[in-house]
Amino acid sequence: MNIKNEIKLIEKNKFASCIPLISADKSELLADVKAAVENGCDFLEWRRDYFMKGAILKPEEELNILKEIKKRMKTQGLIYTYRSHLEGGAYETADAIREASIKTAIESDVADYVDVELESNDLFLARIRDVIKNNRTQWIASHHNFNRTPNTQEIEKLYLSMEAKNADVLKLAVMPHTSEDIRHLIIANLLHNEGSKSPMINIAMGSLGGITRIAPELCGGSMTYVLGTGKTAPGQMNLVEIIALREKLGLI
Ligand SMILES: O=C1C[C@@](O)(C(=O)O)C[C@@H](O)[C@@H]1O
Repeated sequence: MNIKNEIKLIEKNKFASCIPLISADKSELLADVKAAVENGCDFLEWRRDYFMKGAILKPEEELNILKEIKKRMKTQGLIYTYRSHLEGGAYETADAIREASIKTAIESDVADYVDVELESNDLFLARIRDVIKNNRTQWIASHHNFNRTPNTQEIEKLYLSMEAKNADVLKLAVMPHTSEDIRHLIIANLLHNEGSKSPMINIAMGSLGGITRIAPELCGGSMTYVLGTGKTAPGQMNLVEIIALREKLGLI
C-alpha cells in the first residue's frame, strides 16, 4: 500500500512544532487532528497509549484509524508513539500488544516516524528495528526521565547508544531541578550535535526548561512539543505562545 508520497523529515537544527494527540476515542481523535492541523503545527504525534485506555486494536482497525488521521492532515508529518508506562505512557500495556500496533503503524506507510524507547526490551526493539529496516518509516529513539537530568557523560552515552542502533532521530526528554541541570543538558546536546549528522530532539521539562521548548534549534535540537487538547508533559506551552516568544526573541 502506498498512501504517502514522501516522508516528512525532522530537519537537523531547524525549528519544528508537534502537537501530541491524547484523544480517548476515535471521534475525539479525528476532531483533535482537525484542530491540530488548523493550529498550523508541523507534526502530529498520535499518542496511541492514551487511545481507548490502550485497548487492543485489530491491525485493520489500527490501519483504518491511521488512514483517517492521514486524510485530515495537510502538510504535517505523523509521529506514532505507543509509549511504555515505564517512560511516561498513560497505561501499562504489555510489550507484545505495543509491538503489534507499532509494526502496523510502520507497515501502514502513513506514519513518518515511530517513537520507540531506546531502553526497551532488547528483543522487542530488535524486532521493531527489523520492520523499520524494510519500510520507509523512520525511528525516533527516545529516552525520558521524569525525575532528573542525567549528567553530561550519561547523556552522551545515551546518544551514542541511539546512533549505534541506527536511530534516525535522537530524542531526550528530562526533568531539570536546577539551572545547572539545564546547562549540563544544553552543553551535552550542543557537543553531540556538532559532531553528529543525526537530527536531535531534546527537551527539558517543567518550568525551568522553557528555553529548550521556545528555541530548540539554539539548544542542539529541533522539535518542540506544544499543547494540544491536553498536556503530555510538564512545561508544554501552546503554539501561539511559542511563536509570540520566538518573535520577541528575534528568532522569526
Ligand atoms: O516525549 C515527548 C516529549 C514530551 O514528553 C514533552 O516533554 O513535551 C511530550 C510527549 O508527547 C513526547 O512524546
